[in-house]
Amino acid sequence: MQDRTIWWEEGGVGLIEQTLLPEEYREVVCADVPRLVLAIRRLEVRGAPALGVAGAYGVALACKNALEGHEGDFYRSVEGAAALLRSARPTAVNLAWGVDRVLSVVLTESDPAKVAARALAIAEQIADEDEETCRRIGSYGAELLPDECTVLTHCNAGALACAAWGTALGVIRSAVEEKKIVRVISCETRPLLQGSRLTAWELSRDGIPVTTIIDSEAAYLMQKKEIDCVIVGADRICTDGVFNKIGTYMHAVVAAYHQIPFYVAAPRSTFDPLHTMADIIVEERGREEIASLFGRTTLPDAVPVKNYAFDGTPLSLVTAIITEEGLIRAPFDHPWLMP
Ligand SMILES: CSC[C@H]1O[C@H](OP(=O)(O)O)[C@H](O)[C@@H]1O
Repeated sequence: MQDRTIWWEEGGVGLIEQTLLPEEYREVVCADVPRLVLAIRRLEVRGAPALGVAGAYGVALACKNALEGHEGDFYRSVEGAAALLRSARPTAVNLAWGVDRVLSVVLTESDPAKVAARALAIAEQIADEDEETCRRIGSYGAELLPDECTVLTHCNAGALACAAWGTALGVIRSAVEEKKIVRVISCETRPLLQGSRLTAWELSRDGIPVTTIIDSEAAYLMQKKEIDCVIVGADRICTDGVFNKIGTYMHAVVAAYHQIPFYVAAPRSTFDPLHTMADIIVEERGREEIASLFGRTTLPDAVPVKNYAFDGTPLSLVTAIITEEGLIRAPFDHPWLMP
């Protein structure tokens, strides 16, 4: 099994195909940008930091194919592919960040062969940086956890959402490395079940105690004082709030009501100081994700759905943001949150 969620190999961009987990572990290789875009849109690869790495490798892949395929105007081909990658999913800021970090260098070189080499070198650097960043987030976050605790998490902010290690789950992994006793309550995270399919899969493979619950059970466990803190990832941190998987806001409100610490673990690449929550497009996904389950139809044909993939949590409900440079707490006047 790969030690990275997404990687470069001879044929293109390799990735763990996450829609098949936990029943099947399969690696796929995306040989061109349209196939990588499809993988992003199908959530074969997902998670904000992993999308940043995917965007970076995607531009490198576009350069490789434009160079080898003699696809007419090299730069026009690469810029077109970069636009496709950027638009694959709208909410996580990391995707555009990864694309732009590589594209900005590509456009400064005049020799396509040098461009392709530099693009790959930067994408590899971004992937390596992401793992190091997650480990630093993990280390800062582990300091927040008592020697024994129960942590609730939502969706998957683990190694599968990053190049490796994870953000929210990275905090848990670091705490366990420091011999703390951490029990995890993983919300299944309807409708795509990243919490049960991916977080429970990751933690059980690591031997970290994990119990999966339905999303609506979290409030009851908080009321029963069975949760010591909540730690989630993020897809975009704006000047006034955090976008994360749908259901996060619900947990933040209930945690505040029960005075339970609510932490967001995220790298600097997830910060977007140029926008407020009101500016952000929240991805809406297809009806089929709600109207069917395990091959069964669970909704009468005529009934419409609302399938927002994310929601926004005001910073007023966040105890601290755990970053690779340390904690950011109220009043959240940190430079990373300032335009
Ligand atoms: C480490 S950030 C992971 C973040 O991404 C997930 O969304 P998706 O699975 O749709 O890419 C979710 O919001 C996680 O918290």
